[in-house]
Amino acid sequence: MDKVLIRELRIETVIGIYEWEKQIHQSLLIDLDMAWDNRQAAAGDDYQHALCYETVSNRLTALITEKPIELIETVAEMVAKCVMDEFNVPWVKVKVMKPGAVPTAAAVGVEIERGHG
Ligand SMILES: Nc1nc2c(c(=O)[nH]1)N=C([C@H](O)[C@@H](O)CO)CN2
Repeated sequence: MDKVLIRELRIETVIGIYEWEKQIHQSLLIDLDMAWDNRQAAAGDDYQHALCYETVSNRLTALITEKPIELIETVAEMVAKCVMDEFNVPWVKVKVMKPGAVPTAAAVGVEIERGHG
């Protein structure tokens, strides 16, 4: 299966369950694996047939910064739904990491897969 990838998309937003977290911006790092048949784009060297990782990144940043969110699980579901509904991606794997949330952990996060490959 072909994929288009985004790694460590950094989004600064209001995220968290605690009152103090609702007063600040924190970083999320998002990894995306998006199923996409890349052959047509490659055959014609044609952007029109490519899934544009820049457009997806910009859209997700706008979506996730629209309003405060409590859980990173919610972020992951919003990202998966947006990519599938708005960009016609049939399968997506989304990893959302919240660096620094647990000082004694190297990283904490969630990962989901939605759709069919
Ligand atoms: N499974 C989750 N556990 C926790 C989350 C979360 O989004 N998903 N969030 C928090 C707090 O916001 C935390 O990040 C503050 O440091 C705790 N557990």
